[in-house]
Amino acid sequence: MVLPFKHEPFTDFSIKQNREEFEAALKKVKGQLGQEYPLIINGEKIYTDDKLISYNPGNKKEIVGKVSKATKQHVDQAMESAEKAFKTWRKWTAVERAEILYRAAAIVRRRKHEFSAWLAYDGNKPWGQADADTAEGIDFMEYYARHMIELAKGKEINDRVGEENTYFYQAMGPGVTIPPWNFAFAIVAGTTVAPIVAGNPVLLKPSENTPVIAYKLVEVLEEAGLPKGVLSFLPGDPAEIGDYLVDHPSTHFINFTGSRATGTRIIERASKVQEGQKHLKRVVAEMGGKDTIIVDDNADLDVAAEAILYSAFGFSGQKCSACSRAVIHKDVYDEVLEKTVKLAEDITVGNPAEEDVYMGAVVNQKQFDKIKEYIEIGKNEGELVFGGEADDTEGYFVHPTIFKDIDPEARLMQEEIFGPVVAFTKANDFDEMLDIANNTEYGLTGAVISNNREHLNRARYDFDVGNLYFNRGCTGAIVGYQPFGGFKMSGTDSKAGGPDYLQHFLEAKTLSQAF
Ligand SMILES: NC(=O)c1ccc[n+]([C@@H]2O[C@H](COP(=O)([O-])OP(=O)(O)OC[C@H]3O[C@@H](n4cnc5c(N)ncnc54)[C@H](O)[C@@H]3O)[C@@H](O)[C@H]2O)c1
Ligand SMILES: N[C@@H](CCC=O)C(=O)O
Repeated sequence: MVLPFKHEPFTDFSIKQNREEFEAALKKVKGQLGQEYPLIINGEKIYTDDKLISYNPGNKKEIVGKVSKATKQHVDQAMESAEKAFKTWRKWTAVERAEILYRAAAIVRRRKHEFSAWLAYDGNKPWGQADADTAEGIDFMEYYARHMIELAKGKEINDRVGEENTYFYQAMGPGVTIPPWNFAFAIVAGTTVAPIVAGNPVLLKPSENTPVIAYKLVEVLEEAGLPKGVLSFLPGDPAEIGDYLVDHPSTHFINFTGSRATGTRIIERASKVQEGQKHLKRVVAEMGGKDTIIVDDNADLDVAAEAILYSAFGFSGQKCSACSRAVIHKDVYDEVLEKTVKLAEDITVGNPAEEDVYMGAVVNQKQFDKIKEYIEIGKNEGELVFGGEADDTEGYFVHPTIFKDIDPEARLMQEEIFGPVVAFTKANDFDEMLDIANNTEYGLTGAVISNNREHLNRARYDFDVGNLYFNRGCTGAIVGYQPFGGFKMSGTDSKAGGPDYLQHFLEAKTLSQAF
């Protein structure tokens, strides 16, 4: 019997046994570093000479894995096998497809720390964050499986005398999943299994930064019984195969999560009908954020400082949901800043593959350089009050950094940095705070810390973000609790982990029978 969906609990690392088990998983994974990984097409493992080399960002000398790179010819082969697999996969019942996801979730749950340990190497994710990433991947599988079974019943519509009308959903055809590196298990799993459980074969092109943990997911889905051709694993250079996957005339949907630049490029290219293409492509594009926490004059200031701290510096601010703007009422500005700085003093920075730290390294040299550049920009745009140090001798380490008195129109307040940098700005009243919060092109997450119900009610409608939080931070959406997706240039508001998500990968069909 299938129990109702329940969110996978997080591991409590204050318990000694849990810490020891995690250390054992890190040790086990360390023993497997540096291996070679193939592409997977039609169930066949293909090793190529040209490899993506994945390094541990916290220890640049450590190779996590060497992953075969797909070419355009491999994309063609994978698409051919996906089209063949579609003929049968679409006819599996929703329950049969869901059972594969239940089994995959069970396999990951049994090896949970091992998956999180891979995240500690492949993306340098701290233990708690890695554990939450793995838990979210399990949640996506469990949630979408149950939800597909519900959707397979179709929806009620009206009959008339002598006429029976039925409204139901069917799969669309093969499509492409293109995830980012920052939730290297959860987002890869969610964006891959959703179209699959809906009956569509998927060509998965993982991020070049974190291909090994993506391979581990594909292995699990195969072990769980996914038929050949339903999932192809195509790591590669996005400059070589990215456009090709999107443009392919047989691609029915592109399930993308990543930056605004790549997302808008994909939306534009997917809108062009290619020779031989017989359908319109659907694009789900979940993109960047420039997320704000507002602190009202009557707020609980400890709650405010804690919310800013963990939303800005959790996983080194490398979340689309990260708080990079703190907009504070003038009467409490100094106090909130002081409390946040005080909390930031306790943040530990190090290599999570070796120890339990608050922040690991940022993902690569490019990101490290970009964040350092924004720190320099911030010094000209306002006052550096905490942090600012960065060291890439061993890994790409950037310390938590806080700026104050930044103009709402300044670059630090407008551009996505994707690192541990938060800018404070002062406002005179709630109107001004809301105006500042809405003055970016993004609209992903936001939070209001306030005890004024009238202000909270206004924010409910006027704070223009897809995920709004009251009296807590703006990161950490949980499948089934906080369906996730942004407004404006943050994306297509697909609401991952929510009741509308699977419909992006389904066609609704109306059948009307006259008797
Ligand atoms: N809104 C969300 O739910 C969400 C979640 C996580 C991350 N993000 C965003 O993702 C970004 C960070 O991730 P990233 O650095 O991996 O983003 P990115 O746009 O650089 O890459 C995302 C994916 O797109 C691929 N890609 C790059 N060029 C491509 C092309 N021309 N055609 C097809 N695919 C191509 C990459 O290989 C990768 O797999 C941030 O902007 C962050 O805010 C958004
Ligand atoms: N869903 C995650 C963010 C994903 C983007 O990086 C959160 O809610 O913090």
